[in-house]
Formats: sequence, structure tokens, C-alpha cells
Amino acid sequence: MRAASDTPGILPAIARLDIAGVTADSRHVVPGDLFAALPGARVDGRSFIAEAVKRGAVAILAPPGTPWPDGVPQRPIIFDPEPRRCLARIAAVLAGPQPKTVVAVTGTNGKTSTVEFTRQLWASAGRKAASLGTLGVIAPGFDTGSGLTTPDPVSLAETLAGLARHGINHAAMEASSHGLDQFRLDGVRLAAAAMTNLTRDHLDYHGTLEAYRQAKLRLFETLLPEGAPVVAHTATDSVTLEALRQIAQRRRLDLRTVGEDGDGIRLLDARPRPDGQDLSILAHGRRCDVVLNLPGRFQADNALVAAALTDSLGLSDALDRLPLLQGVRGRMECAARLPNGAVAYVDYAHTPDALERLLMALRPHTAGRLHVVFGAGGDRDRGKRPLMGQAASRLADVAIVTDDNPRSEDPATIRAAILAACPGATEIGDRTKAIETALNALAAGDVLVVAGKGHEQGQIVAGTVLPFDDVTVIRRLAGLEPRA
Ligand SMILES: CC(=O)N[C@H]1[C@@H](OP(=O)(O)OP(=O)(O)OC[C@H]2O[C@@H](n3ccc(=O)[nH]c3=O)[C@H](O)[C@@H]2O)O[C@H](CO)[C@@H](O)[C@@H]1O[C@H](C)C(=O)N[C@@H](C)C(=O)N[C@H](CCC(=O)O)C(=O)O
Ligand SMILES: Nc1ncnc2c1ncn2[C@@H]1O[C@H](COP(=O)(O)OP(=O)(O)OP(=O)(O)O)[C@@H](O)[C@H]1O
Ligand SMILES: N[C@H](CCC[C@H](N)C(=O)O)C(=O)O
Ligand SMILES: [Mg+2]
Repeated sequence: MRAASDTPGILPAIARLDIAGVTADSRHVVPGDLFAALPGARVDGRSFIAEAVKRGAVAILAPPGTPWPDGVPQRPIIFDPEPRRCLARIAAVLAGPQPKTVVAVTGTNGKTSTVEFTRQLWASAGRKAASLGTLGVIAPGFDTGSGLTTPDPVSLAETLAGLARHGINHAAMEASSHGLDQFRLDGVRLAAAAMTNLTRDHLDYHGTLEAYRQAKLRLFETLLPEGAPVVAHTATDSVTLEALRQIAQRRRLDLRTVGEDGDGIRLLDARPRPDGQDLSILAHGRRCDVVLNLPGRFQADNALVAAALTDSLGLSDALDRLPLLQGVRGRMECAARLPNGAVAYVDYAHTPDALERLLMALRPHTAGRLHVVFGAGGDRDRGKRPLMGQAASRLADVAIVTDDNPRSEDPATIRAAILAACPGATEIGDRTKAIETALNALAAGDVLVVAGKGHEQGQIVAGTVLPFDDVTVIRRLAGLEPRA
């Protein structure tokens, strides 16, 4: 049998096929599965149809025109012009329940922090809540390690079903631009969404900033149901904000902005304290003062987006709960305080804007000199390297350029691209040596930030993952106990 279909009519066709499961990886096919044969970035999944059938696939999902391979026993084949979207929808149907309230956060920087703050706000109000993203799944009874920021649609659907079955009815998830572009979230029933900001990243994948923007906007244009709440931070560039306003108007989305010019939550003032900041806020026509136990302006931005999201879904005392927020691992995390009072932080800044915002955030906490140790990932947007170099050169007093995750690239070439725009920086490829050199140079009143790898537990070098954790290295070199 051959069924020709596009997504709207496809679920009944799938129901008639009586499939047991779905996968896009022939190596994971078990008898009774539907195999989604997807042309990919590295290989063409259609070339694995024979293997999938051999392993027991009972049907195939593929783009129109996919030929049936010679000599392979015929199985039903469903054609869909967007097979990845179709896969996501099928996976959601097969997996079953989802938490009743799922929100998605997109933006170049701040997604992990915002979903985690959203989870914490819900949890503080007694709701069983989860966050999903770069840090994996954080929820009571769940401890899933990190993989992709937005998981593939089959594991995403299974994770959401697992959460729902455990009575976790609130979930905040990250929507990466890759995930949105590849339809990974197309089976998720969303209640609300947020945009933190949009600056340069991932142009290796999207090609242009406009294509990157359009991938992010899919969340609001296509995935959110009409009438849903949307939160946007006013740090988002004007082109993206205007596009969001138009989408919101067309789809009757309830758009609330947050930030200095915000119409939902307006930040009137932020005064840094040694370990946090005091915020003055205007929301719902009332002015309030909030003690945030998190340093750095960008952390206030993310916390306010989380507060607006939860508020939009009925958590009326969200702002009062902000003082309860705890820092997110590897995001402006204080790794060590040295005997002379100098402080070393670890942060995940891996884009030019993040590095700039990070260094600006640390300046008010730096009585002496501000030191930064950073690099840039291999096999990722090369254009951001000199821009990160410029940011460090402009905003730090002492810069050491080191290796991040070189992946398949020559680490020296990556460093050279950064150094070309960061005159005066020292080059130390070995990350441990770079951190040691920086720590040894810290005088009283100085601040060091080791940027780029945050929570990561390994360094990816030529296909091998070497154990590496910035906080552990800092604490060991500083003669301190490992972090609890
Ligand atoms: C470039 C990219 O995003 N690729 C993602 C994409 O892979 P793909 O489908 O293009 O993969 P492919 O290797 O060409 O294979 C094509 C198809 O053949 C199948 N196959 C392959 C081999 C085989 O033996 N049998 C088989 O069936 C594959 O399962 C796949 O379906 O779809 C896969 C399933 O969803 C993802 O795992 C994979 O992520 C790769 C591993 C990746 O590194 N992605 C990164 C860049 C990423 O997505 N990052 C974002 C952004 C991070 C952020 O800034 O927040 C993220 O969400 O993590
Ligand atoms: N609102 C923000 N504006 C600018 N920079 C930010 C903001 N929030 C966080 N950052 C910077 O980005 C880094 C990563 O933050 P976070 O992990 O929350 O972002 P993300 O969007 O999830 O990143 P990824 O794309 O890797 O998933 C932080 O360590 C900080 O340096
Ligand atoms: N989600 C981001 C993380 C980058 C982290 C940085 N340490 C690097 O390896 O570039 C990416 O995959 O581009
Ligand atoms: Mg993230």
C-alpha cells in the first residue's frame, strides 16, 4: 500500500497502519515501528530504508518522490512535504500525555536561565514543575543529563509524557533555533512563549541573521495557539520586536514586554549589591522593590521574563517570589573566593553579546582589574570569533584566549581568529594552564571570569570528550574543596 498525504490528513493514515512506535534512526528501529527517512545535514536517512525494514519497520515516512529501494520487501510509505514536522506530531500522539502547561523560551542568550527561573517560580508556589533544555531535565524525581538544548522530537515527546505521568503539570522548555527550524517542537501543546533577545549566533547553520530570526519567530507564528500569552524582553532588537508585534496582532497573541521600556513589567532601576541586586519594578500599575539574590543585569532580565511568563499564566504573586530565585549552574556562578578577596566566576557566555553583557555585569563588582579567560567553539559560527575578541578587548582589563571545544577544528586557528581582534591578550591553548595563569595574577579586588563552557563537564577535542569542568579546575587550583 502507498499513502500520499500531507500533515493535516496524516494522523488518520497513521492510525490505520497500527504502528507501535516511531524513530528517525534506523539503528533504533524495533519491530512494529514507523521509520522516518529524513534527508539530514550529514547523511540522507532515506538510504537506511532497507536497514529499517530489515529491523522490522512496518511503514516508512519520507519526503514525496522517495523511491522504494530495489529488492526490499514493500511496506506502506507515507509521503509528506515536511516529514520532520509530521514525525514530531506522530511522536506526540504515540507518546501520550503532556504537562498541562508547557511554555517555550527562545532567544540567543538566556533560555536556560529563564526556563530554570520559571521552574523555580512555579515550584516555590507548590506546583510540580520541570525545566528542559541545555541542562537536561530538572524536575522532582528526574535527573536527566544534558544533550541537545531542544531534544529530538521523539525523545522530547517521551520526556513530556513521562513528566505528565509523574503529575508534573508545569514545564518550561528551551526552543533553540535549530530545534524550531527542524520542527522538533511541532508536537508540543504550548500555553505561552517568550523571547529573551536576538543577537548573532549559529550563522554557520542559518546562513543569515534574517533566516535565524525567522527560525525563532516560528515559535510565535506557527507553534503557539492563537490568543496565547507572549513575553518579549525589550533588549530584543527592534526588527524582531516589530515582527513579533505584527505576529501578535495577526494571531491575537497577548504580547507583554519586559525591561526598561516594558509595558508588562518595567524595570525602573537596578542597583548592584555584592552578591545580587536591588530592583525597582513597575507592574500591574504598582511600584515594588525586589531583592534579587543574583548578580548581573542579564540575570535580572531573565528573572523578569520568567516572572512575566508565570504571571501571564496565573501566578499572581510571581514578582514577590523573585527573592527566592537561586543561580543556575555555570551562569555567573561564583566558583571561588581567594584569601585575598579576589573572586573567580564561571559563565556560559559563548556569543559576542553574552560576553559583552557578562563583562559589563561584572564591572560594578570589580574594585580592581577584570580578567577573562575564554575561547570559542569549533564547528560553530566562525564569524563570532573576532566579535568575541573585540568584546573582551574593550571590556576586560586582562584577557587570556584559550581553547573552548575545538571539536574537529585546529584549536590554534580558532584562537588566532579571536586574537586578531583582541590586541594585548595572552594566548594559552591549554585551558587548565590558562585558568592557573589567570588565578595567579589576581590581586585583592580583582575579578576573574572563565567564560564559554559554564556547566559543561567535558572538552570536545577531535571527536573525543575529555573530562573538564571549569569550576572543579578553579577550585582545585585555588586549593579549595570540590563544589558540593
Ligand atoms: C545540524 C543539526 O542540528 N543536526 C540535527 C539533526 O540531524 P540530521 O537529521 O541532520 O542528522 P544526519 O546525521 O544528517 O542524519 C540524517 C538522518 O539519518 C538518520 N540515520 C543516520 C545514520 C544511520 O545509520 N541511520 C539513520 O537512520 C538520522 O537519525 C537522521 O534522521 O537532527 C537530529 C535529530 O533531531 C539532531 O540530533 C542533530 O543534531 C546534531 C547532533 C547537533 O549537533 N545539533 C546541534 C548543532 C544543535 O541542534 N544545537 C541546538 C542549539 C544549541 C543552542 O544554541 O541552544 C540544540 O538544540 O541543541
Ligand atoms: N538575557 C541575556 N542577555 C544577554 N546575555 C545573556 C542573557 N542571559 C544569559 N546571557 C549570557 O548567556 C550565557 C548563557 O546563558 P543561558 O545558558 O541562560 O542561555 P541559552 O540561551 O540557554 O544558551 P544556549 O544557546 O547555549 O542554550 C550566560 O552565561 C550569559 O553569559
Ligand atoms: N548550544 C551552543 C553551546 C556552545 C557552547 C560552547 N562551549 C561551544 O562549544 O561552542 C552550541 O552548540 O553552539
Ligand atoms: Mg540553553
